[in-house]
Amino acid sequence: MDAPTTTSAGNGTSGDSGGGGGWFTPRKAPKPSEGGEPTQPEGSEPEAAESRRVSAIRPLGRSGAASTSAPEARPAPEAERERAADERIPAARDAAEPASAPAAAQSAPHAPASHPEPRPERVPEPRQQPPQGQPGSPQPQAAPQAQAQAQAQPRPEPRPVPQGSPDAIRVQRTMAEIGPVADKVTSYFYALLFTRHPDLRPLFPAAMDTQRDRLLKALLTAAEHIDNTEVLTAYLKNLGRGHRKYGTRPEHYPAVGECLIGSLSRYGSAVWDEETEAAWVRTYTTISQIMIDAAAADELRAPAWWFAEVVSHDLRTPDIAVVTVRPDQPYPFLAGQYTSLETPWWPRIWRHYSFASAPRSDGLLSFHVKAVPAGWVSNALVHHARPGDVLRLGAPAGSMTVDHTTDSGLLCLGGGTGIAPIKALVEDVAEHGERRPVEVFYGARTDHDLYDIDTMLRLQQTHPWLSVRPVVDDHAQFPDAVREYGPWNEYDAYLSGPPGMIRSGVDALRDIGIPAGRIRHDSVEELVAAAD
Ligand SMILES: NC(=O)C1=CN([C@@H]2O[C@H](COP(=O)(O)OP(=O)(O)OC[C@H]3O[C@@H](n4cnc5c(N)ncnc54)[C@H](O)[C@@H]3O)[C@@H](O)[C@H]2O)C=CC1
Repeated sequence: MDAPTTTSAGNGTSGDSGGGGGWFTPRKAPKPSEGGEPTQPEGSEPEAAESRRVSAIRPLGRSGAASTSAPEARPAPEAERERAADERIPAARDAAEPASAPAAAQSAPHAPASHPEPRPERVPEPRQQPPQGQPGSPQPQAAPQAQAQAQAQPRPEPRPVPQGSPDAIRVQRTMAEIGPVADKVTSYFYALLFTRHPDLRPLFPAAMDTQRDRLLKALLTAAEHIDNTEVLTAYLKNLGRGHRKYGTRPEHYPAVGECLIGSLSRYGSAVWDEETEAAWVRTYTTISQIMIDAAAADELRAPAWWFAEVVSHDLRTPDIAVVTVRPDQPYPFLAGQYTSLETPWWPRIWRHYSFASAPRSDGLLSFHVKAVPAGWVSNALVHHARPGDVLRLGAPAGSMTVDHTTDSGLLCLGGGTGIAPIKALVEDVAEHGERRPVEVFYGARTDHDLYDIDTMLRLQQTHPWLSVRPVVDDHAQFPDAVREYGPWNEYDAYLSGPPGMIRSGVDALRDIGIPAGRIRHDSVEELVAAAD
């Protein structure tokens, strides 16, 4: 994910969202003779390459002055001519490569795990619903007739009224306008980018399906937080650092920005005017500057990526492996963080995996990987990786880490392979010699899915402050198990697992009185993006 690990209040806004380019300082359009126009992007329609040009934007620099400069006057509107370009949207060529994906996860039955003690909790039958208005409260049921009418006459969702600075309002207005055609905007954006800047194509994966979504999500997130300098800066710094592993360089940002503006102006034409363009120019000049500066600072202290050799591969179930690697140089990280990982079988496709241990003296790193159907990276890691294979790792990220300045207890919910970072947190507390209570709820759909219960129970035996409760539940009510225990008012909460579990876990924890600021988890959006 480039999951901003975040507190629940934080909206999930950090992380590297993976667009191979970045944001922008548009520059003048390349001439055809420079290879900027005519080349057709792979699989896209050649006619779609035209888009309107963008106002001049401050050149990239390190001073940051660009971020507040107003754009120069726009050149005469070529837009009309360019808008007349073919209306067809280039096909998203890369969206369809499933044939080359590894086989879906194996489904052979496996031997039952042998960890009879203690008996897992069984989640009770659905309990009384929380009061209305509480997080997680069900909405009142409409009468069947009214429901039928509502279905028969769907009404468009009312658009939220944009709020904030004038630039933020214009940016949000554009986002609202392009929201319904986001997929077209993204396809068009990449067609422009690869047509005008074919040299950038090798920075992106062969298959662009996930990549396309990620870039747009990064855009939405940045736009959403444009007035929230603190959150936006943290997010963009992480994004900028994360882009180093793709080979992104400062000179790529103008190209991306130019094509982004071209796409937005085309699909947001109903709200697009000079002021809107100027607002986008200012906004993304700021954005690109933060990313470029963060990448430059990171370059002074860390490599863009690490090579890491697989040293062991332990198949715990037919579809879950514990993969341990040795990085080629020291890899500093904190327990609870995650990394991006690329396999040799799917170049430039990166996925996030949480570290399954606190930093070890031998420098080895472990990951728990579950092969999911059609999951390229996960299947490669579970079914193909063997000792001796060399992976690449990006920088560590995430803030789901233990605050050692307090002695609050830790309430940890780990669902499925989400137990991996929870185990790392437990080890971290143990290594700090603390005696703070740590209560782990380990959720799985069946007993057999509790693939790491033996390790967790061993830790429990060693550490009297640790309690581990396996919870077997196939009804997506695993987080409800915490309601049976407590009180939790002296605890910080950590959630790790499937996105749905995190969402309902946050609701359950808020419902029992844990403030949002004390609930930590990786970004749900990023977890969704990283799911294969
Ligand atoms: N840092 C993190 O947050 C990490 C997240 N993960 C994610 O965890 C997931 C693990 O997948 P699996 O092992 O297949 O888990 P799973 O689907 O088998 O579910 C694990 C547990 O969560 C519960 N659960 C699932 N969906 C739920 C929902 N909507 N509401 C409430 N409870 C729900 C299940 O009942 C089960 O007890 C993956 O999506 C992976 O990306 C993995 C490692 C770290």
